Amino acid sequence: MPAQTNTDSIFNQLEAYGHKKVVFCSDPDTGLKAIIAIHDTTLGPALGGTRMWAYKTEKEALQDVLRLSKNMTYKAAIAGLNMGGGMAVIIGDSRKDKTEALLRKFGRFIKNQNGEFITAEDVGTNPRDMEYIRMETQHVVGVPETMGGSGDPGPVAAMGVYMGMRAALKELYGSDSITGRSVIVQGIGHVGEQLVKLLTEANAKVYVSDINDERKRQVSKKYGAEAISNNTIFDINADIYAPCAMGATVNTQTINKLQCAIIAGSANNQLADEAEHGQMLLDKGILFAPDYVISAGGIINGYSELMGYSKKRTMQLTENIYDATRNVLKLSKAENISTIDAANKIAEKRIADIKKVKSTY
Ligand SMILES: NC(=O)c1ccc[n+]([C@@H]2O[C@H](COP(=O)([O-])OP(=O)(O)OC[C@H]3O[C@@H](n4cnc5c(N)ncnc54)[C@H](O)[C@@H]3O)[C@@H](O)[C@H]2O)c1
Repeated sequence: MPAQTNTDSIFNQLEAYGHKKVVFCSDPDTGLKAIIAIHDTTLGPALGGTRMWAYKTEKEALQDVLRLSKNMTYKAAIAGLNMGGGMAVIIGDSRKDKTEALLRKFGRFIKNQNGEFITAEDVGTNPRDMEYIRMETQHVVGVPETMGGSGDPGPVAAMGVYMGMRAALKELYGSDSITGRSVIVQGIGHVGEQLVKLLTEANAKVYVSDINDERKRQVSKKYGAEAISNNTIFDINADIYAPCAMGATVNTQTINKLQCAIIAGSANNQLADEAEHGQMLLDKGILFAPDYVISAGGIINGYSELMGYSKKRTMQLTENIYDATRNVLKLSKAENISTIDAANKIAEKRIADIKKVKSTY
């Protein structure tokens, strides 16, 4: 067998990201091809969404799930939750390939993890899908309210992003008021639309873009936002760029073009390369509110469901994202390090501290 190159070797990748376990789920009968990645369970069982996406290659799907699950470990840690990080991806087009049988079979694979992985919605999945998964396993949150669940986490995630944006405005301008600010929201799905709602209610000027033109038309009309093409996002001179679709939109090419003073959105893994692009943003003076800090509302919602759902408690925890973001930005400034490095430092310290707690009686 030819030697694996570094990037091809699955085990090398797991080692590089620090993963505990990766499960490949295959079921020819239902057409299920999925990957469950459990990154770290120091703080508790791994909680993370299931994304359904038509990945072009299996390699791309694996990369995405590894990056997303690591992100979830840091997200739970910095939000102060007792949860580890994991994520799942189902390879397929959610509009064509999703069936009850496929989702229930996927639920059986989650069941086999014996509680080490608990899932929820992400891109391409919704509360109805979680209901099918629930038919096979208890280890799923975000099921509909009528089933005793917390429903769509999108509005809570949007509130967290809104809090993070306000904290970034405070850092930059001394005032956290959204009124009169301009924001570009890229991707107006479960989180993006709710964010547009919050922003327009606060009288911000909002631009929206989505690859789904019909959705863009509907949402812009509903909230009085200005619809723009994806190609013009980086040419518009707005205060805030809010990526709320897929990751890696912040890269060398886009940073060079970006006109905004702040990046704050829900999309996971916005920086194509954390070290390189975190530093580039610092050098260029663009304030990056780290995605996993400000998009924690979704995981907070899922965590609350596990603890016995209380809307009030969930919103309190989500509002704490304001202070968590402020702490990250202060550390970044004090140590002159990128905001993502500052967030990583805080998250890693909590994991290391709790690891010590768990090692003694
Ligand atoms: N749903 C949650 O609770 C939650 C919580 C935290 C983070 N996130 C993250 O936020 C992002 C959005 O999640 P969601 O649940 O709203 O997903 P969603 O599938 O409901 O919406 C995503 C939207 O983005 C659009 N889109 C996809 N690619 C695009 C592109 N290149 N340019 C513009 N638009 C594009 C889609 O058409 C869709 O309308 C994801 O990265 C997700 O991982 C979601």
